[in-house]
Amino acid sequence: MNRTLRIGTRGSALALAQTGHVADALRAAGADVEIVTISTPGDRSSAPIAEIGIGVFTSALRDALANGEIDVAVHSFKDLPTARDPRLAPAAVPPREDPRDALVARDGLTLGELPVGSKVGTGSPRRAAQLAALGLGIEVVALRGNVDTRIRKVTDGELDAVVLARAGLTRLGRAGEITETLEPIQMLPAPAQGALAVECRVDDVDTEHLLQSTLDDSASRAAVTAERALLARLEAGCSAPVGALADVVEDLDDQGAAVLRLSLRGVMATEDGDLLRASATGDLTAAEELGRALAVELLDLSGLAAARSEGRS
Ligand SMILES: NCc1[nH]cc(CCC(=O)O)c1CC(=O)O
Repeated sequence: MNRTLRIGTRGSALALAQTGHVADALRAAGADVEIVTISTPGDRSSAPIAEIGIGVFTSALRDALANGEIDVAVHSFKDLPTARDPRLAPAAVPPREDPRDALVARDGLTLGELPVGSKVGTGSPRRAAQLAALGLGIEVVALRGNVDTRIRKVTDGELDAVVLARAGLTRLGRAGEITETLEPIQMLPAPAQGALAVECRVDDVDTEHLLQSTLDDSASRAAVTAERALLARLEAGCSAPVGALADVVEDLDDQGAAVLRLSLRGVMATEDGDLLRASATGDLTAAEELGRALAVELLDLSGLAAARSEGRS
């Protein structure tokens, strides 16, 4: 294949870093690539994500890909709507970065060390709900903007801390500013956090094969598939209070032989702000079923929770 692949990306520092990694991997495999920056309405607006809607960062990129302006699109997987775009093929999920959330706090503090009344910034209802549920007496402050803007609120003293995806900081070379990596037991990440989605046009079979064979990591893909199936079944967008994390774990089959399985944990906030948690394990090859089954379990729990809160009122 001698054509130059045009790889589209958003213009944020994070998006450029992510796309740079993908471009390097493709070049190392002998492909000729060029990076094209596409501005999205999400980048131009400063309104809260919950108001401007899911897909603001990704739909302009997807349109450019479908129109033939670019040949490959690189997205943060967690920013993609759960519905598949029929014009595009989800060609590759590269090896995932650490999916956990991270705290960047003043004076090197951890969550547990933040004094009562501390202001912690996040624009994510998922992070806000899980922070509130820790019962630390901290004040969660709404926040938007790129990684640099958010961290600057801490350096400037406006906030005591912010919560961000560890993966974003790592990709920007700023992991050294993390003061605590939050364990999933207290803060489950967004479904697909830390993973990238690399797409091409659905009829561009050559590119699909190239992307798949050079970039795709089957374990990352299985984990993300389970997490996203859970999210889709809960019919929640990227900013809804749903967290999920799948790990590939070694288990023993009926004959005692080692097999790899998926272990999935999920959390969902109720309207009352209570957290519902559930977990399940399943076959690596049945990731979607696992995600859907765990979503149903969470929905059952939320039905019980709703009935209980009716009883109280
Ligand atoms: N919604 C913004 C967004 N989309 C992807 C990342 C980080 C990288 C990733 O999760 O892959 C971020 C920033 C953040 O949540 O801190």
